[in-house]
Amino acid sequence: MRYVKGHGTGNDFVILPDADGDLELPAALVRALCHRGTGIGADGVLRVVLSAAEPAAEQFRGEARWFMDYRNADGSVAEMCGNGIRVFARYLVDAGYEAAGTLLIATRAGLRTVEVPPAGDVSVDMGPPEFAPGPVPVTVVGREFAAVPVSMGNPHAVCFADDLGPAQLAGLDLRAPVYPAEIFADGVNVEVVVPTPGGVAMRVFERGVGETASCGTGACAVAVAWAAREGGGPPAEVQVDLPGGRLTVGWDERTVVLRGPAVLVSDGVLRPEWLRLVAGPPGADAAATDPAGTDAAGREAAGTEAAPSAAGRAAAGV
Ligand SMILES: N[C@H](CCC[C@H](N)C(=O)O)C(=O)O
Repeated sequence: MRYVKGHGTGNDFVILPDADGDLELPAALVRALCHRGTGIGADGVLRVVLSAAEPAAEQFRGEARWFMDYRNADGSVAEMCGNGIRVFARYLVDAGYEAAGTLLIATRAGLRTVEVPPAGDVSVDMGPPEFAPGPVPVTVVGREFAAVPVSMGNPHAVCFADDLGPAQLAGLDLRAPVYPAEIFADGVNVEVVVPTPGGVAMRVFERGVGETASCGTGACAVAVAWAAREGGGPPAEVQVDLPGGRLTVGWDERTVVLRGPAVLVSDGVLRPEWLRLVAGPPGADAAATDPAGTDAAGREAAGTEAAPSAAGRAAAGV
């Protein structure tokens, strides 16, 4: 089974080319691929599949050739990934599946328009933010925040720490946040934000992953929450500094545009004996865990089986 490794500002992914939708991707295999000690190591998996071959993309078949099947490192399914879709689009062009330019890509959060130049930063129309009723009490880094709930197709809780600067933010212990499960029944991505001279700096504890170096949907959620608080709303362009680099977020009356790098690092082949090893015994997929081994925000990874089926193994050549 071939893969490509890529990242956007240090948020890294295993890309699995699967144009014809032959590959089964159970949560156990996603966790094994993302594990940084015994697998390839990544924050998530991007399966690249033609919309015509993917039941989840049925409604988009007349509009978007490709579907981005994003999975978190714990094996759970998430609606959208802002860094991931830039890397996904860069892969489509690099692999010769699409020409550089404007690509329409289907995701579980809907259609996204991506501008892919021959080289350099990639821009994504992320759609409009949705502000949910708030604030919501979230405890993280040993403090309770009145977090701002924002959806970018996936849920975010933005925590402003205005009394801190980037140096203090870097020194915080960002472990699993505590939030009201009745409000975020499917878990939530939690961002801690401080002001900077040119915009904001943030760190993020991602649902289904843990702390990552960057989060594109999180940067969008932070930028619109900050702009709404500081200036009342669009138009705004916000520089968002993350441990993995800088993202630029533009917010106008219609939508939010995320711009940043998309880097393809390496190509590889998964060895059949490794795939057999990680397939494990039936039912091995009992609980989703994150790479750190602690239980993730327990969400059932939808649409996956305990282990690759015989067809899945055949597709993987094992
Ligand atoms: N890193 C991704 C976000 C993944 C979100 C995922 N952790 C979720 O469960 O929503 C990004 O660049 O937007």
